[in-house]
Amino acid sequence: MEAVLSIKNLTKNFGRIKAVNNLSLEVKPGQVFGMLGPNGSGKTTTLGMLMGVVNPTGGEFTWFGEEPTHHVRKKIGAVLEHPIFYPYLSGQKNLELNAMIKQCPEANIPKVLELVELLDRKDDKYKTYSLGMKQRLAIASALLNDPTVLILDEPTNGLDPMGIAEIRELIKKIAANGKTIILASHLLDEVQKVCTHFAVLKKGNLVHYGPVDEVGKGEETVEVLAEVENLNELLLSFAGTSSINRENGSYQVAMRDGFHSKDLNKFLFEKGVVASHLITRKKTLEKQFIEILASS
Ligand SMILES: Nc1ncnc2c1ncn2[C@@H]1O[C@H](COP(=O)(O)OP(=O)(O)OP(=O)(O)O)[C@@H](O)[C@H]1O
Repeated sequence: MEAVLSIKNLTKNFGRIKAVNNLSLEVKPGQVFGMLGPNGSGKTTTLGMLMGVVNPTGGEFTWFGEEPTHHVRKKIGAVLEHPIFYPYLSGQKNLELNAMIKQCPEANIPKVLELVELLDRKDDKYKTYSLGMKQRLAIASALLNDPTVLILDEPTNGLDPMGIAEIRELIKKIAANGKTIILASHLLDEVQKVCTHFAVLKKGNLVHYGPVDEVGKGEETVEVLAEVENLNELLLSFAGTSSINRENGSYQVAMRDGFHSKDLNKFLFEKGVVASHLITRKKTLEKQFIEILASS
């Protein structure tokens, strides 16, 4: 399957600051791709280069296998900085203006307003909108020309929990409609909840890249307790044991890739041992993210 976006050795220096350093990655159709990293890790600079507003120092990228020309960029909708809307005009009027600027049909407006659930508030002035509604209008505007790809920079920044939940649902809905989404976020939780794939950036360097659901594989820990003297030895003799820790009276068994708690339970049972306590604990993405950042 042809990549929607292919980046090779993309680099941006601001004087001595390496904002983005030799970044290479691919985004495939239908992915919700998260660029995850702490403040200053180079996410916004990367998105700026992809949208043609920041000049790369080196490297290259293609959209849909083509050079990033103005024509190709028409297939991309983006919400980068705070969008400029007229506060005294309604949501509808603001979108009409944007449709005119983007030279796309006004007939698309009701469709995008419905998608972002602002149809019933379309005639209210923009300045009366909540922050969440303003963000949803910005997304509606980015979707006006029915782009193939939607780019969002920190889409839930500054929103309250309700607004955050609405935007996340909206992102999922847009992805379910077949669009590829690229979003930058410093929130692990966000990436875990809405993204299918992600890249972790640290000081401009790519330190991790892959599917979200691959994270955690082979990272299972099983907490075991059994009324038997030689439990330690038994656990060590199990082929799926990677390491053992004793904590608060129970054993924490780190499992090898491909082994799960049910395998350990079966093994103990076959040795005539019935576990009185057996719980699977997966490492949280947060723990792994901290490890990824610390180890690179
Ligand atoms: N126009 C600029 N001039 C000089 N340095 C810049 C410029 N833009 C970004 N930088 C620097 O490049 C680095 C990456 O910044 P960038 O904004 O891309 O990171 P980010 O991951 O998006 O962080 P944030 O979430 O805080 O925006 C930082 O050290 C930043 O100070």
